[in-house]
Amino acid sequence: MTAAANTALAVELLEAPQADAAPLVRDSRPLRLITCGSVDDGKSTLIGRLLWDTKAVKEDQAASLRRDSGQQNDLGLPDFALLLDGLQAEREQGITIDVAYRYFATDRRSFIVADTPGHEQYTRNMATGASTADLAILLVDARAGLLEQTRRHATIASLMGIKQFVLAVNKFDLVSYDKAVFDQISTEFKALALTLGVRQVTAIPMSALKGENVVYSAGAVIPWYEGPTLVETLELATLRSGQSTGFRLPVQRVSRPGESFRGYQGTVAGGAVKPGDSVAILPSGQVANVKQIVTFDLVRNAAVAGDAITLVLDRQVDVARGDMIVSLDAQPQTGLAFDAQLVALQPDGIVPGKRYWLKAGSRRQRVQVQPVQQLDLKSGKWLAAEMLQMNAIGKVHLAFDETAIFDPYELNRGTGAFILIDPDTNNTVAGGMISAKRTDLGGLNTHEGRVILSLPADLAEQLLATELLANRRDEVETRRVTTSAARQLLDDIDG
Ligand SMILES: Nc1nc2c(ncn2[C@@H]2O[C@H](COP(=O)(O)OP(=O)(O)OP(=O)(O)O)[C@@H](O)[C@H]2O)c(=O)[nH]1
Repeated sequence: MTAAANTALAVELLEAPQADAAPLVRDSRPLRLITCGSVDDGKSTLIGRLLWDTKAVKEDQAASLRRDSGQQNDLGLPDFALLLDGLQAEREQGITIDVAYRYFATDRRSFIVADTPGHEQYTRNMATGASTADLAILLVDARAGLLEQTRRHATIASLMGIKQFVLAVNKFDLVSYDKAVFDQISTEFKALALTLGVRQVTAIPMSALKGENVVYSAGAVIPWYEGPTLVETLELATLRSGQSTGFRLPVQRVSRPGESFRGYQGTVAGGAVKPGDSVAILPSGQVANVKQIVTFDLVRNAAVAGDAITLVLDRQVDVARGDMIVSLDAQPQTGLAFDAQLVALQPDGIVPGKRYWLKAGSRRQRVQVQPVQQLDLKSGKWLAAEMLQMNAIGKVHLAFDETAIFDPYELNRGTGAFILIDPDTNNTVAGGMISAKRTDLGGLNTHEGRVILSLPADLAEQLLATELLANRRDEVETRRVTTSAARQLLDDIDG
């Protein structure tokens, strides 16, 4: 077998949680982590070290790794980063270019780690890894300290809802294990984490290369450090809470094998459902009850988030791909305008007023994006912005032509996340998270709390008129009117 094929095999073996490891594992779900940092901070070496010292590397992989590492380091160990260079292209370019997931376990817990690339243009991959992670390991090279890239990655991780950070002050052997260096970097990082709303930060001085404070304690090498090793920290970390919304089924397909059967297929994106539950079909608002839940091999008496199901309802309703079937008493937000945060991924950035495709689950619809603020990564402050350059993190207003359906990302990552696609190039230009529905579309006018009219800057021709029923802010009727009709409405109210 070639070296490349061998490595590919290694990746395959490490990716799948192994059944025989299960009895050792304390939690049913593995803790998911991402590692991020700048190029050459030592991510691959760290993950390789984690896999090696937790014995996740099988003997045959270990042998081929030893063979592949032309030279071994002074500890007689192979080049751990090679273990992770699973992708052929990565070997050719010498950098990590895609998210790779690895599995490892200790006696107390199992882990899935996403190895995300450090190069600036790969922010998208980093965001992909972060969207499912419970914890982020931010690596810094002890010699360099915090870089803009560290700030960017910490920010994306926090925007993606990660509330636990480990700051790995790596290559500590290269700064003579100097406590002052560690103190300065960790103080600076903790201040950054606080501005991001992340309170749980464990800073660890380590050498991934030498395996100090990764799985095994650095002991007498760093005598002043009395905190946990990386693995001890990971064993005690908490799982991120799941989706806290009601039942959500984004409909991917309507199945009609015969006259008598009609089922709605998709993967449950939140909550749970059982036969007899009342559901609403959005955006139409029709109501029905669940008659049956079918999976590929059996009829079930319940389904939860993550299950791929076919839902059969008790009556004829109009359901199409892109609709969402939701619990009647805990519905997502629907409307024409939302606030969101996004990361711009392409050289063109985000152009105000341009019409993009927004894709969320099985739903795709037209949207206009108006950048409002951009995060200044140096100061950590949100500054006013009209345009978002590539890699910028921004707050935006989204204005839809047709009703959109979302949960805030904080409540449900499945129904609160989206991507933007440039209709001219078909490129994914941004990844985003919904913050909330906008009821006040800019607040041009407020009248006794009952009617709010506003003129979004990006809709020159039209006004969105939103009528809020007094004291019932949830029940918002949003309708689109022409500029003159809205002016008339304004005049009427004023009059
Ligand atoms: N002295 C020392 N060198 C280290 C340590 N960790 C990593 N290195 C070295 O730093 C270099 C970069 O390490 P990598 O693991 O490839 O870095 P990376 O962050 O994965 O880089 P990309 O995959 O390109 O993003 C390699 O030569 C490693 O051997 C450490 O703790 N001490």
